[in-house]
Amino acid sequence: MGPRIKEIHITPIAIVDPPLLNAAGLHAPYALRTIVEIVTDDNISGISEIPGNKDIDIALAETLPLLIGKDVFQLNEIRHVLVNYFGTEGMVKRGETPWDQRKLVHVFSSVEVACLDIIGKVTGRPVVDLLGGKMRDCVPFSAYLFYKYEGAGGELGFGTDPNATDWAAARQASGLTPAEIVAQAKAMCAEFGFQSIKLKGGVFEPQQEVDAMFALYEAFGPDVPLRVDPNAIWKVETAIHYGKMMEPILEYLEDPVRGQANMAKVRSALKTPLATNMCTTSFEDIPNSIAIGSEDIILSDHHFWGGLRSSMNLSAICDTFGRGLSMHSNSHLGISLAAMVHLGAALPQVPFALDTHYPWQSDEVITSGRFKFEEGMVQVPREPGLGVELDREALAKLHQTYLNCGLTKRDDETEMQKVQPGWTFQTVRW
Ligand SMILES: O=C([O-])C(=O)C[C@H](O)[C@@H](O)C(=O)[O-]
Ligand SMILES: [Mg+2]
Repeated sequence: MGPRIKEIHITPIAIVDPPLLNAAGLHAPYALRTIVEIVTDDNISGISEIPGNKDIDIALAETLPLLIGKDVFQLNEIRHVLVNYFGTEGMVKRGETPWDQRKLVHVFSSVEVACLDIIGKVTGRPVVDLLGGKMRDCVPFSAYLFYKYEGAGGELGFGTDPNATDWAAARQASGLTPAEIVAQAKAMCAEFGFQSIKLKGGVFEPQQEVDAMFALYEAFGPDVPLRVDPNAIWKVETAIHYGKMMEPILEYLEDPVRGQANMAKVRSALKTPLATNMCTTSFEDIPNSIAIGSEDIILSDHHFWGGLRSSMNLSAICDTFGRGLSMHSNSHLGISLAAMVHLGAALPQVPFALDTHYPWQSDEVITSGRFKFEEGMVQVPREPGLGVELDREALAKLHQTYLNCGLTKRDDETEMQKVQPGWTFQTVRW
């Protein structure tokens, strides 16, 4: 009999996030995350991190009575219990924003990762070994550029810290023009060594964003793969027009348009591969994706696909149907990064550097401090489990920040309206 779940602690936290722009609006001065800790009857603790959202925290708390007493090794049974509780959650429940509102996938992901952390500690193996073993020692990530207002987020809001040095200062700078985007890319790549670059688009009219992509191409040359992600806010004609313009310089074009049918239309008109974290976002979406050919690359995210083992299943499906697989991210800390790195190390191939928002964050909730990147890569932790431990003092402080900041869910539209009154989120803008 394996260790049994005795307690589950759910701690919402708020972490400093700069004023980053995207198709849905503006990041608030704090991004929300929820830290989950599972403690077994023999007092082994496992941890996980998911995007913060009060409704999902409530859903997680509601399922606690169903999970107490379960053997942490019985993940199939635990999932079955949660599937019965939540029922199916199709595309509609996911919502229209770049982030995902579904409960089952988040709740199961948080429980699964924490249980894998425990199983790793019990067996003395890192999580990557529980996913079938390590295919690489280091996992490559991409620079993730954002249009942004000047400012640092957190208490400073739109202000900047005069004592910040190097990347910390560059992170606070304005990033609105092509020249500022190039400066942001140079600072980020110098600090983290990234070898691929993604720009979050969908903020300005397309020509301005295409100009930024050409400026990046000029600054970094043909050996640095480039991607742009307008988060599905372009019309099909717009995507084909600007997509053709960027054909010579893009590694892939991410979610230019909304929905699988529109993605398939754009895909058949362009030579550039299309990637998505918006139109094929669950196993239920895959049959139609394959039938109509909506994308070339699926950007998985273990928080949205129901955990690490599901993400390995997704990888097998992608292999079978000739799809590429890479990884999507959101503002996050080191527990999520650790899980992403274990998964990235276990995947059969990593043909594209993975996304991470990590450079934009400055807080941390693990005792080892912030993860280091070398040449854009993160080394896979070798310790049992996830290889990271909860910093309880930091957790308490970030929880207090959560209580003080008053945010309960991500709402980029409301944040944007504080800067541009009357601004509304449109699902298709250009
Ligand atoms: O690739 C994506 O769609 C994302 O990274 C979604 C995120 O929510 C991004 O838009 C953000 O952080 O504003
Ligand atoms: Mg995307």
